[in-house]
Order: sequence, then C-alpha cells, then structure tokens
Amino acid sequence: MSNTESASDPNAILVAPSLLAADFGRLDEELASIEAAGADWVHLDVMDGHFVPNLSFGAPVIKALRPRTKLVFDVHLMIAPVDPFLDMFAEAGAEHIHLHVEAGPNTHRSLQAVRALGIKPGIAINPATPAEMIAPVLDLVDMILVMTVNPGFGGQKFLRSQLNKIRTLRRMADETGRPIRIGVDGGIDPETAGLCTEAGADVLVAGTSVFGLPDRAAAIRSLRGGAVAA
Ligand SMILES: O=C(CO)[C@@H](O)[C@H](O)COP(=O)(O)O
Repeated sequence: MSNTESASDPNAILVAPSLLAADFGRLDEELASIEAAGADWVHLDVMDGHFVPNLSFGAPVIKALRPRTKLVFDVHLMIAPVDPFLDMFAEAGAEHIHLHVEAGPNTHRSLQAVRALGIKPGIAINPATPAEMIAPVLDLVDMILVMTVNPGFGGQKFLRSQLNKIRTLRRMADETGRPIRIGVDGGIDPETAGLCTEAGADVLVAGTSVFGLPDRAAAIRSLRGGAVAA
C-alpha cells in the first residue's frame, strides 16, 4: 500500500517517522528517504527548552522543508505557551498540530484556535497525566498523542505503564462516535508497536527505529508487520 492509500483508509495503521532522529545536516535527503520508503506522515517535534528540557527546531525549519515533500506534516508542539505561535506554524505548513494538555490553562481555547486555522487538532498527553484529563476536550480533537516516554528526547525506553492508558483512551475515543486516531510516541519498535496497536493505537511515531536503520523501507515494513501481528 502506498503512503497516500494507507493514510486515506480510516482503519489503516499509519507510520509517522520522527524527524528528530534524522541527520539534521541532510534533512532533504532524510525526508525523501522516508517518503520513498512508504511513510504516511512525517512527525516534527518542536521543543522550547522550557516545557521540555531540550531544544529542537521551530517554524522556520518546518517552512523551509514544506516544499521538499508531499508527506503530511504532523507537528508536535512541546512548547508553553502555545497560543502566540499557532499562526506561525499554520503559515509554515503544519497539517496537524498536537499540543499538550499539560502546556497551559487554556487547552480548550487553543484547540479551537488550531481548528479555526484549518489544521487538524491533536491533544498530547504525558506519561504521568491520567487519561481523564483530556475527556473535556475530546470533542475538539481528531487525534490523541500518547507519550510512551517522557517528552524531550529520542532514543528512550518505551514505558509499558502507558498501555492501560491507551486502552482507556481508545474506549473514550470510540464513545464519542467520531473517528479519533490514537498515536503513540517514544520507544516504538516492531515489538512495542504490536503492544500499542493491540491496546488500540493506530498511529506509530518512530524516530530511532526508522532513522537509525539504513534501510528505511525495511524499518517501516517491520513496524507495520509488528502492528499487524498483534
Ligand atoms: O516527541 C518525542 C520525544 O519527545 C518523540 O517523537 C521522539 O522523537 C521519538 O523518538 P524515538 O523514541 O522513536 O527514538
């Protein structure tokens, strides 16, 4: 199945390689490699050194990359506050924006602002935050991003403690009667992909297990294979 075919199938498991694990000196080539390898989206991690203890890249880099690929830009904002920067990421070409439920007191307003910009809103949730925290905003989102590591760094170990949360969120999302995708982010490899999809996730965000391997097509196939086998 090609990237665009799988992305338009609501039941497909989608793979979104995280550019954080790419070679930042060759972003063009890295993007081209995952597009050719069958990635569905590219996941773009924006870090501010305040909400998370690390810095990555911001809207100018995303804007520069936008014309270089047809992949959907799945932007994960690990920043606080978010509201003053939403216009900037819209203008840069974000198609999805995930903001964190922990990032500020106005999550409901921020998600409405994302939708008003014509962007699909997602709500991201940290490992220590209970699933119930996002119940009041589920009617506003198209996606939930479950952090399966503490945000801020690639290459961390998957937290199995998040599997029950994924199950709970799958049930809550299904109860809305709307199609809401559940992404998992952090420590995703073919084995943990299977655990997550079995629990109800349908988007696999993976940095190290895609960009860490020379054959990106094989890496993406293995992730899908792990997911299907669950
Ligand atoms: O948002 C984050 C980290 O904060 C993730 O997107 C990581 O970039 C995933 O990296 P791996 O755990 O797959 O290496």
